[in-house]
Amino acid sequence: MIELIQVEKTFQDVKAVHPLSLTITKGQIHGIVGTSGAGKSTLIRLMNLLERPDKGTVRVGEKILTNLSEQELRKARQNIGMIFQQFQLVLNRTVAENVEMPLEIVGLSKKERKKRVDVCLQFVGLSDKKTAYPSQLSGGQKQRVAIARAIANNPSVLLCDEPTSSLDPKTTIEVLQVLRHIKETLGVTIVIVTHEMDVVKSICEHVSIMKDGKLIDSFKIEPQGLLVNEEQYIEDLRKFAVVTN
Ligand SMILES: Nc1ncnc2c1ncn2[C@@H]1O[C@H](COP(=O)(O)OP(=O)(O)OP(=O)(O)O)[C@@H](O)[C@H]1O
Repeated sequence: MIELIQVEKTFQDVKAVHPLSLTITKGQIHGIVGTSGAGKSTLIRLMNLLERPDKGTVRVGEKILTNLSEQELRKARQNIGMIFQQFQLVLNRTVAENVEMPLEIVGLSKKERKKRVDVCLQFVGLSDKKTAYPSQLSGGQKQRVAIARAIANNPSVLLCDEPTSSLDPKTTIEVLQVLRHIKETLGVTIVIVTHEMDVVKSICEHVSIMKDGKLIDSFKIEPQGLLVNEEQYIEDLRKFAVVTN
């Protein structure tokens, strides 16, 4: 589904990504982990050419992105949703208007846009927040709006750059549940950059590890499932309690 072949990226004198190859299977939730500065964000941004590789090939589905013109690339990107740590919502637009934005770009009629916005907001459980502004939402709700916007055009790939790093454990679970639901019901391939091992353990089926701009390992894992509520989370933490007396 996503294939990187010998891609590399240097910023001035920093080699952010050394030549590496990686294949991500269709319908998989793939985690990319590593310490700060390891090159994770650069790697995920190479997957939709937000960063253009200095060398190498990027293929998503049937399209070789690195061979496309800017115009062709804009069209190909409609098939690749992306969400970010800081949500990147437009603050003076309502929730519904934020989700509508990518649909305006592809030129859907007003009626079709409204229908699609309703479906996406229902999907992320925010139908009751249509007319709210981002400032009126919690972090978890903001990220769910960003997810609704990212899936508005029915992409087959969703790229997530530290999607839960600004969230508390409870809202992290909310967002991960939505991501898993997207994979299970829509068959979307999901790539998650994260430094949170709990995120990887709960929903990822494959993990790639980066260090100093290099891919040092990549292997399948068995997702452990989500801790569904705060009580369960605290109960789980208690298992690691240190007995002091
Ligand atoms: N636009 C840029 N210009 C210059 N250097 C950059 C740029 N983007 C990233 N870098 C450098 O490339 C290296 C990798 O950065 P990157 O953001 O990909 O790492 P990361 O693993 O995502 O880190 P973090 O977890 O802290 O976000 C770092 O040394 C960073 O300073």
